[in-house]
Amino acid sequence: MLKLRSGRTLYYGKGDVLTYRTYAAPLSVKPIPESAFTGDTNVIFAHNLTFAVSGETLLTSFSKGDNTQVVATDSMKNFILRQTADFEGSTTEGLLAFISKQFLSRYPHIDAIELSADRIPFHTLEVADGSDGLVDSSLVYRRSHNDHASASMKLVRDGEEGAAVIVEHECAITDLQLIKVSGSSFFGFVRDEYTTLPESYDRPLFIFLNIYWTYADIEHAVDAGSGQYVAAEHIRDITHNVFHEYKTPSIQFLIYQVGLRILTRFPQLAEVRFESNNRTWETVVDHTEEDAAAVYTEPRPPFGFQGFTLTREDLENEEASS
Ligand SMILES: O=c1[nH]c(=O)c2[nH]c(=O)[nH]c2[nH]1
Repeated sequence: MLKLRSGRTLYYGKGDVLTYRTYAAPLSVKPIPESAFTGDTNVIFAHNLTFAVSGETLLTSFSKGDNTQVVATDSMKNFILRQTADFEGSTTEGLLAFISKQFLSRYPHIDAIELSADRIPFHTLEVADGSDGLVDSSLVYRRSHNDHASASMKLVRDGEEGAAVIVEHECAITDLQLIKVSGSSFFGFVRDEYTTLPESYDRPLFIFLNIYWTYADIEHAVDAGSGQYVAAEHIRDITHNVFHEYKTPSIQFLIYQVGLRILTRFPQLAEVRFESNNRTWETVVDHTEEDAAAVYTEPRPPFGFQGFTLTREDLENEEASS
């Protein structure tokens, strides 16, 4: 939340700024065992941005209707779009940092910026290469409405020079929807006069998942040239793997294991946070010992959820106790 020195909340800005940048610098990341992802051509580097600013001198625009210091949100939108053309980096975090720093440099009376961007995913698709094979098209892409990466950050001026500094950030992959058809249980929970849920030893576990992570040094995300960038695709693929590998007694345990694996793979991350939602399919025709076939349907609301943060300390404690 953007606030003045007095503690008063003050901000204004623009949402849903759609920037379809083409031919951004390609991203390349170090491979990990859980994923085939090694980078992104960034031929389409598209985002939906939300951008908000704050500043002491903006107080009178609220209290007195004085617009002399107000950069119109329409101009903000134009600024964002024009600056996106000049961006030379390859990551969403880099784009956010670049636009904010340019804005703070252009408008000295702005003290702080809070902004976020959802990456709009466009995936490669295959076309015939003319000799019985298939190759990735370099021209036609498929818009995806599935899980996507995002990032948010807050920048303020710091020191005598008033240089822009990133003081908060969080990166994310949201809207993952994963089903594991067998190998998940939920039993041993409190049974009392309010309990109607039967114990389950093999349930079709369908989860909605958002995963958020922060770096020890955000510059590793801003400049992928550091070789320390953590791709959302890697976080996604680690999640797939851990879900596949573990027989889980609960979603709580599953997300803890995913968190440990993420922190193990990426020492450059400080923290990983989860928001999960239980969408376990409702059983209509159960499987038997002899027949694996079953029929399920959509669960009825209300839905359960979990939230959890793991830090490097959690990983160290796990390593020390194993
Ligand atoms: O993985 C689960 N965790 C819970 O806490 C819970 N509660 C519930 O009703 N089903 C589930 N599943």
